[in-house]
Formats: sequence, C-alpha cells, structure tokens
Amino acid sequence: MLLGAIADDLTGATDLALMLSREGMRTVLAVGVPPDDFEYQGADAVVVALKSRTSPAAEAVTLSLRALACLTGSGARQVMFKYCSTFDSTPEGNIGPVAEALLEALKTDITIVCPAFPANGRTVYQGHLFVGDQLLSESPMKDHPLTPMTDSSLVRLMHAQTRLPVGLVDRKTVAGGPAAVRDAFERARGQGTKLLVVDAISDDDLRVIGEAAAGLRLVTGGSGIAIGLPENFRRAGLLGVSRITSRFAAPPGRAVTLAGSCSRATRDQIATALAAGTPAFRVDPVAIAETRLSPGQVVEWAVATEGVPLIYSSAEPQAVRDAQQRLGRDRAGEIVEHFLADAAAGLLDRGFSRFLVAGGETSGAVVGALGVPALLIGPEIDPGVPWTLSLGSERPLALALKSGNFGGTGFFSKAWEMLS
Ligand SMILES: Nc1ncnc2c1ncn2[C@@H]1O[C@H](COP(=O)(O)OP(=O)(O)OP(=O)(O)O)[C@@H](O)[C@H]1O
Ligand SMILES: O=C(O)[C@@H](O)C(=O)CO
Repeated sequence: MLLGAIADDLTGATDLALMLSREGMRTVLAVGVPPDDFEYQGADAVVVALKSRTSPAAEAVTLSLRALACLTGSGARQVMFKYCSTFDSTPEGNIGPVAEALLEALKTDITIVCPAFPANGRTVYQGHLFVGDQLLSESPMKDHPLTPMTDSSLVRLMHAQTRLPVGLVDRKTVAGGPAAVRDAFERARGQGTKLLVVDAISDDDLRVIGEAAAGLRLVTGGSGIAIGLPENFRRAGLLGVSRITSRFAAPPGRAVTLAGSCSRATRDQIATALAAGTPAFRVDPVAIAETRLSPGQVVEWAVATEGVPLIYSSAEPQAVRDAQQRLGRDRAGEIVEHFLADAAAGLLDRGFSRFLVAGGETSGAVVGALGVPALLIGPEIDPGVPWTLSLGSERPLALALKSGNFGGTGFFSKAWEMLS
C-alpha cells in the first residue's frame, strides 16, 4: 500500500477514492475501520471511510487513530486525512483534533491543510476558503444543519480547533513551484509551525503542492490535494504509468434515490427531479418523532411505485431550523438518518439493488444498514461523485454516494441514465 487515507465521512471517501483512481492508483474503499483480515486486493491506495465528522472530538480521534494503525500496519508510506472541501467542522473540531492526533501518532512534525477542490468551486486564497464566488461564511454552508460555517479563515478555524502553531503558504509562493513550496515548509518547520494552510486556486496549484508534499508523512485536505500525490509514487518508481480503466457492471434490480442532505445543490437536484415528474415521498422529521410515519410505510410506497422513486427529507434552512427547535439539532439529524437507513434496509429486502444517496452522514447511515464493508470505485458521474460497487456484501449493489453540495441540477437523472 502506497497511500493510506482516513476520510471523515463516506461521500468524502468516495470523492477521494475517485480522485486517486483517476490519477492511476488502484483504490479500495473500506467502510469503517477494516478488520484485521480485510482484503486489500493489492490496492495502491486504501481509503478508510469513517463517520466521524460530527461525532464528539475524542471519539473522532480514537476512530481515526484506529484507522491509522490499520493503514500503517499494512505498510502505507504516506497518510492522508480527508475532510470536507467546505471544511465542515465546529469550533471543537473535528479537523484540528484529528490532524493533531495523527501528527503525534506518526511522530512527524508538520502537515498541510488544504481543502481546495477547484473542479467544484472550492479555492483557498490568503488562507480564506471560497465556494464559487462567495466566501465560505457567505455561502449556503452558513446554514448547514450540523456544521454551519460562519468563518472563512482557515488559519483562524485551525487556531480555534487546535493548540498547535498554524501558518500560511500563500498563492505567491505556490506560483513559485514545488521548490518554493518545499522551502516554505522548511522555513515553517524552523519556526516550529505544525499546521500549514496552503493557498490553491487551480488544479495546477494542487499539483505543485502535491509534488512538494512528497516528503510529508501526513497530508490533510479535500480530495483536490490528492491530485498530485500519485505522481510522486510514479516518480519514485513505485506506481505504474497505466491509467485504471474501470469495468463497471451494475447488478440488476430496482433503483431508489434517498436524500437526507439539506445542502443547496441537493435541494436544487430534488426540485429538478420533482419538476420532471419523478415519484417522490417527502419525509418529515417531526412526523417520524411523533410516530406518524414509519420506514415500512415508505418502503411499501416505493415498492408500489413505478420508475425510480425519490425519498427525501431535504428541506429549506427555515424548515430545518424549525425541526431542530422541536427535536434538538443532533436528534433531528439522527432521527432522519435512522429512518432513511431503515427504509434502505427494507428496500434491500424487497429486491432493490441500486441506491443513490445524497449526503455524507446520510450515506454513512444507509450504507451501514445495507451491510456493505467495502466499495470499488466505478465511473465518475459528476466531479467528486462516482458510481461504486459493493464488495463483500450479501449480494452485489450499485451505490452512488453524493456529497451534499456536489453535482449539477440534473444529477439524479444523469446518474440513473448511466446505468440504463
Ligand atoms: N428536514 C430535516 N430537518 C433536520 N435535519 C435534517 C433534515 N433532513 C435531513 N437532516 C439531517 O441533516 C444532516 C445532513 O447531513 P448530510 O451529511 O447527510 O448531508 P450534507 O451535509 O449535505 O452532505 P455532505 O456531508 O456530503 O456535504 C443529516 O444528519 C440529516 O439527517
Ligand atoms: O470534500 C467534499 O466536499 C466532499 O467530498 C465531502 O466531504 C462532503 O461530505
């Protein structure tokens, strides 16, 4: 194993695994910390998908260290910690605490912090994260149900989340190429800086940073930062030049779309699907809490519905706030996650084998309920979202796990057409 990665949610893990596959690494995704006898299938890269983004920081650290032990125990030469390209976190973490714990466990002195993913509009300039043409704190991320982002300065956010010294490598330095960035790492090292936020506004910048990061034991960032890492292994003669051609044969069976993401992109995709006449069932968290709605009812509705049914809880920010006021923020989230997971398990029992799930937390819950221990990465649907095939599940499943804010407005029909 050349690269071992720890992702703080499942859609983020598929996003990273897609990036590594595209750059020519045979990549396997493990759902949760893999057991000792996990079959790595000779992979160049293994991505461990956790569900640690919004768990208490201490829990996220423990889980991440367990994943790290598996990856380093299997010989990973470099380790990556993958978090969201919109830096989804709270003042308590979990990005800072996990990065700090990984640095310490790997006995290494410095790492980079770079969530940039230009293909999806995430860029970092002067240490500030932009989403499209908006600062993070002015983007729809300010209304996220679990991790509202109200500050765009990555340096400030990292200061709030760790006790470690934080520095910045600015765009001007990155424009100077890999040697200039490596020099900046050395200078920062000399000053005792441990976490270096790095500017990146294009894939070219990310390739420069990737090359400069060849000697770093730990790299942290969004999937974009991985774009330049495979080439380092190639330069070192450890990775072949051939690109991976993904063979993808989706199993037969019925299909369903499940959406628990309240992100802007998902809401637009739902609106597009509804306008096109997609049969849809809207799930209300308060109705679930008051036991007026059960997963079984939704399963029966989907079974009786023709085409690809859409089951969604996604709602506008005000409706989410109302539900959270009634139920509590975490409880509202958990109620919906459990509901959609139970509905997915019910649909699996009724012969469904193709699942498109929108939302990272939602995907984690659904894939857990479907009993899928690992995934093989298939073709890209939109930047950051591949079709995947289950590995080691009772029967083969096709899964598209979409990050909440990824994908064009016609994403659902585009994804399903790829399987028809
Ligand atoms: N109507 C609702 N009211 C309150 N909470 C909701 C509602 N619908 C969904 N949720 C919760 O909001 C959270 C959405 O998080 P999720 O990670 O699934 O989506 P996302 O943040 O858009 O995606 P990603 O993490 O991939 O960016 C989940 O915990 C979900 O259960
Ligand atoms: O980086 C991203 O934006 C995604 O891969 C993700 O982590 C969403 O949950």
